[in-house]
Amino acid sequence: MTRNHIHERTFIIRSQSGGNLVNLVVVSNRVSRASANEPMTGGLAAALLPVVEKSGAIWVGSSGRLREGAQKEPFAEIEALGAGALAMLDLPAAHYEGYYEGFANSALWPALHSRTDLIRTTQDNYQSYREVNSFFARALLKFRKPDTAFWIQDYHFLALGAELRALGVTHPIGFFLHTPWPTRDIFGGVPHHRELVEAMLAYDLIGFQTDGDRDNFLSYVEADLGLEVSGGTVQSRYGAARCAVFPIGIDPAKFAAFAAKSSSHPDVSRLRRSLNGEKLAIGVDRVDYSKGLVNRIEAFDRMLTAQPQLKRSVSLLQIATLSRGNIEAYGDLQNQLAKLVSDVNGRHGEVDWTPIRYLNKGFSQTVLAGLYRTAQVGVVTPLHDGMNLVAKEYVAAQNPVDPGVLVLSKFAGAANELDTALLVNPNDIDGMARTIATALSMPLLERRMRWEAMMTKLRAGTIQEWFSDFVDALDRAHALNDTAANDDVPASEPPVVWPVHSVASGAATRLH
Ligand SMILES: O=P(O)(O)OC[C@H]1O[C@H](O[C@H]2O[C@H](CO)[C@@H](O)[C@H](O)[C@H]2O)[C@H](O)[C@@H](O)[C@@H]1O
Ligand SMILES: O=c1ccn([C@@H]2O[C@H](COP(=O)(O)OP(=O)(O)O)[C@@H](O)[C@H]2O)c(=O)[nH]1
Repeated sequence: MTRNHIHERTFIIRSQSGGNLVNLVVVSNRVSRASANEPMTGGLAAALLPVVEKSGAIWVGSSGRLREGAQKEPFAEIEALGAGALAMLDLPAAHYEGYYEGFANSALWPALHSRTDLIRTTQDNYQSYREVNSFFARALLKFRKPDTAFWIQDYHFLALGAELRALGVTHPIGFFLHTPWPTRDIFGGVPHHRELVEAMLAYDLIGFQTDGDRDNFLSYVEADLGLEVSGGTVQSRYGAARCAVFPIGIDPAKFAAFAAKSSSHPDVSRLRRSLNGEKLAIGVDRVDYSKGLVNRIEAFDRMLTAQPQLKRSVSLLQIATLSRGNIEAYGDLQNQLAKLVSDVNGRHGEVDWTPIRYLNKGFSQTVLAGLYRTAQVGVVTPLHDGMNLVAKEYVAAQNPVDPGVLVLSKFAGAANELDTALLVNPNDIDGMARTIATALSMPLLERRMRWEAMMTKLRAGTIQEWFSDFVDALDRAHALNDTAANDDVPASEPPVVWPVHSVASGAATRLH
């Protein structure tokens, strides 16, 4: 590794106090260091940033850089994050593509979203996935102290708990899945499905977004692995793995404050001025086949065709941030959407009116909140979605005296809580077209009643509660297991000292 451009310093991770799990290490592929003025990439990083920041945990994830030989010598850029730290690992250059694009997002993601027809992977990709899980396990040892608990996030790391156990780690290890878990026949379409689920049982606690996800997982474990499941707990060679539901939330007060504050932001005020009294529907999604974007645009098209009097009185602002563009299914979708939007605009547009404003760029959450508040209708129509935080953010950003209406797919995890939204089946294009029109003309009293009921749910299940409920449950789940948690680590182990570089090294390749 060339060190010419590296400024070395050290960062000492100190113990936090309070709670039983005093040293929490949170692990996810995607991390965020974004400020409120930058767009977030995906809900996982957006949700974790503020809570990890406050908790004093160490958050370990990808630096977005690749490094030759990273497996032999893990290299992390470490910076302070609130009371804790953010540790960004350079990932092994030989395995990143196979791990992230080849297996996580071309085998697991399609299956988890019930699209086994889109699975395209190889044995090498699986090998790379396992290599990166094992690489993270070795890197995590550096952060282990006697009272550490590890909390692993998402489908990128199904096998990370088993890799840590194989290295002798007996500490609490929890896992949370941000996506849906499909029915057992669908998960059975993933190459190596059995090994992966067996590996997951090394976790003390496995968290899901909804009851349906947990039940699907347990039914796979019972029927396909033939293991005993009792009261949501699976017994395996690793001991007990508790499976429970923790619907992820947002900070509704923060979004309300952002929305109130951002009305003067140039993007928000320009949008308002450009509407000239016309109504607005808004969609905010990564360009992903799970998000039902094609169906949504077709429904908007159908609505304008069926009810031409709505032309010039409503338009759709679709923020569509590009995602995972190196994967064929994503590239194809980008092209399909660009063509579809231009076709709809071409057929319905006028010299001074465009029905769909389609933007492939991201906005900060402060601006986003102002855009949400400007729109009378929020359209969230995934075919399958773990939660969908945009649905929750749209509701939280509304003006309490004149709230907008949420049109929400019944296949988003968020529909379990936001059941007073107008729930739709995204496969029923005519039904969605009618529902968007209903939302546009809903009387104030009904809008308020529906909105207040949703706000009550959002206030009862905030991101702060999600975080502390999981950590408490992990503590209890670990206590169920008979292992002596810290046998392998001397009580006097010194704090970890990592080399840190403050500028990108020439030896690493930047990814995103
Ligand atoms: O990291 P990327 O590959 O760019 O993808 C972005 C994230 O997408 C997924 O987000 C999920 O988590 C959200 C919060 O729990 C949830 O609301 C949403 O339904 C999920 O799709 C993915 O699971 C993350 O790992 C990615 O970082
Ligand atoms: O321009 C944008 C678009 C989205 N987001 C954030 O990205 C997250 C998307 O999360 P969601 O759960 O809806 O979907 P995911 O992308 O994780 O599947 C939300 O917190 C949004 O506020 C953002 O900050 N700027």
